[in-house]
Amino acid sequence: MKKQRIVVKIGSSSLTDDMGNIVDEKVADHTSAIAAVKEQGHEVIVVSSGAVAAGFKSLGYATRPKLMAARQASAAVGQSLLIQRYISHLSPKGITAAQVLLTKSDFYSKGRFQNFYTAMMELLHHDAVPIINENDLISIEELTYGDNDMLSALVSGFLQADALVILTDINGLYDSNPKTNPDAKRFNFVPSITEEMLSMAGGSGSAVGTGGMKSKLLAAEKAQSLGVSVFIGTGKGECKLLDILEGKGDGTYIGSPMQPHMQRKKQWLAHHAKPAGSITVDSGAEKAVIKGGKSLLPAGVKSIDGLFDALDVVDVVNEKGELLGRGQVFYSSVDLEKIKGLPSLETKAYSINERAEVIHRDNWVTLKFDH
Ligand SMILES: Nc1ncnc2c1ncn2[C@@H]1O[C@H](COP(=O)(O)OP(=O)(O)O)[C@@H](O)[C@H]1O
Ligand SMILES: N[C@@H](CCC(=O)OP(=O)(O)O)C(=O)O
Repeated sequence: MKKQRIVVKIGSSSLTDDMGNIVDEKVADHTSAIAAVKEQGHEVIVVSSGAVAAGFKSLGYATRPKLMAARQASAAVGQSLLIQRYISHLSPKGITAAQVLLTKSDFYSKGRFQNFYTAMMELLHHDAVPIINENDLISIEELTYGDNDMLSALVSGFLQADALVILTDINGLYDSNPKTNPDAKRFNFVPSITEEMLSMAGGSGSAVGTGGMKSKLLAAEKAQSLGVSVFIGTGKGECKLLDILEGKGDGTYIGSPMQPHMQRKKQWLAHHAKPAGSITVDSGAEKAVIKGGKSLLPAGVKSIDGLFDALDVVDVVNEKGELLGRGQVFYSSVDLEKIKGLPSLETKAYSINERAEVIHRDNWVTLKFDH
């Protein structure tokens, strides 16, 4: 098998018990499987939950706290306990672990997004295992990725991984929650996530997990849209990850491993950049950009919302207000106001690089697909 890059997401319930203790046998099982995969020359990036679950007890909370401040404080305690435990299992196997804590806003800037990539490549080059978690101490409300399932999907796309493996306490997706319905049937392979599957997926089955199967399916859908195939399931023993890579895993496989990855620049535009404003375009421009694969020209611009500079990211909407996509503009909002609706020959002088396009094709990502 060719060298694979895999992102392994490990849920809270696969690391801790309901009382907030890290279960050493669980960590030992995961780390021995990681070591076996690395032994075969593959790269492993871990996205690990469990900080809140591993920390609440030390602060005197009886169960996983729901209150934001209590969750933040628990994560600060639990994250160090968790990393300590990963290190104590990986280091005797000659594997260096690297703690990586991320906040959504870290990726708003293209520079930081790029810095993350550079650092990750350096860690992988040195054969280290990055262990990523959301920086829960400061990631609150709208600054969060939602949950680590979604974070792992974004990381797997960003690193153009060969597979995203979501390890949890259930062996795959069932047609209803098997913890409440003993007759539930498992899917071994699904080509893509459908609305029907999302409706079959319920919440968490443990006192420490958060998103349940639904958040895993949403993450799988996201990973697939970025070109990464997904496995959701469980396993035991040092061969579990190798078995999963060989198609023998105990769980559900989602999507084909042959899909092309989305370019990183387009991932940044689609999922991380914060739009500074929006541009409304007419139906001709909508057709040219979405169906024709063309750049957006000033002639199709109807109106501009917000104050932005050239090279900022903006949303592009049609006259019904539907989001069409997102891109980096070559004009400031002030200049665009002057040239909207004009033919390209008259507008170049206002552009940052004397080009006619408002948004060049290479700096554009489509977000509306039902045309
Ligand atoms: N249709 C379904 N198929 C499988 N599991 C489901 C389904 N609906 C809900 N679940 C629940 O999802 C849980 C896994 O999610 P979660 O508790 O958030 O795990 P983790 O801590 O690994 O992120 C399972 O324990 C199961 O009870
Ligand atoms: N960052 C949080 C992760 C919360 C979360 O998504 O948990 P889970 O549903 O177990 O993957 C923590 O470490 O506790």
